[in-house]
Amino acid sequence: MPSLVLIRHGQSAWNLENRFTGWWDVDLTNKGVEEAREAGVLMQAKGLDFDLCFTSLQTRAIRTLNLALEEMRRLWLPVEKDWRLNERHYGGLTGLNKAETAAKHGEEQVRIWRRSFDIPPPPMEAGSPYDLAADRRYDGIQVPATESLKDTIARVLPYWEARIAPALKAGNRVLISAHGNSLRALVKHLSGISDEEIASLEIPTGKPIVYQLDDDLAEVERYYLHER
Ligand SMILES: O=C(O)[C@H](O)COP(=O)(O)O
Repeated sequence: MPSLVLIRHGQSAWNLENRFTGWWDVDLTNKGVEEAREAGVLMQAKGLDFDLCFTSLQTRAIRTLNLALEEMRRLWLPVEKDWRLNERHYGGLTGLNKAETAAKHGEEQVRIWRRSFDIPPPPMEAGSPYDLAADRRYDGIQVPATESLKDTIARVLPYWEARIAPALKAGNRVLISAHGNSLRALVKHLSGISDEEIASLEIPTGKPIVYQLDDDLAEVERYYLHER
């Protein structure tokens, strides 16, 4: 039975400062480093092992993966990094404080921007200090101006179908270290969550989510490893 583990990166500097992050490349806080290490210790203690790992092009997810694998003595595992696992792009909200944004635009509007299925945040303006179009890791890629969850799903799922699903079907045990919304996109697909229900799904930092999948990669069971 294919086994898959998802983990959202540990606490980041902008999680701590309550700022919209998206594609901006912030690092982990000391707490985030500890969360990542504790996740590795827990996965090893529970007897989990992996054959192949996937992550985004963003430091917070990459370091979370590396720190967890270090604790598991598995830094030698193959890792594939791809922009399609990046966090949802928060557009013009990038860098703004979430509470200040709610005070300015209203709690409901921020909730819609953060958790609705197909309503994106306002687009990033030309000349923004958070514009990543010139970042060489995105050479040849159209960096989005903003993304709804639907937009995020539209890039995550093709990657899942092209790279991750075949690895699982070939019998590999897979670990994915990614982000709150790129993982919400995956969980929505794997667990058949509706466009309405997905608005209430939150994924905490640094807590491994275990999926047992059938041979068609349909969910048999999904649970947080720390709850078992
Ligand atoms: O990009 C961010 O700001 C966070 O990683 C996710 O933010 P959210 O939980 O507000 O979507």
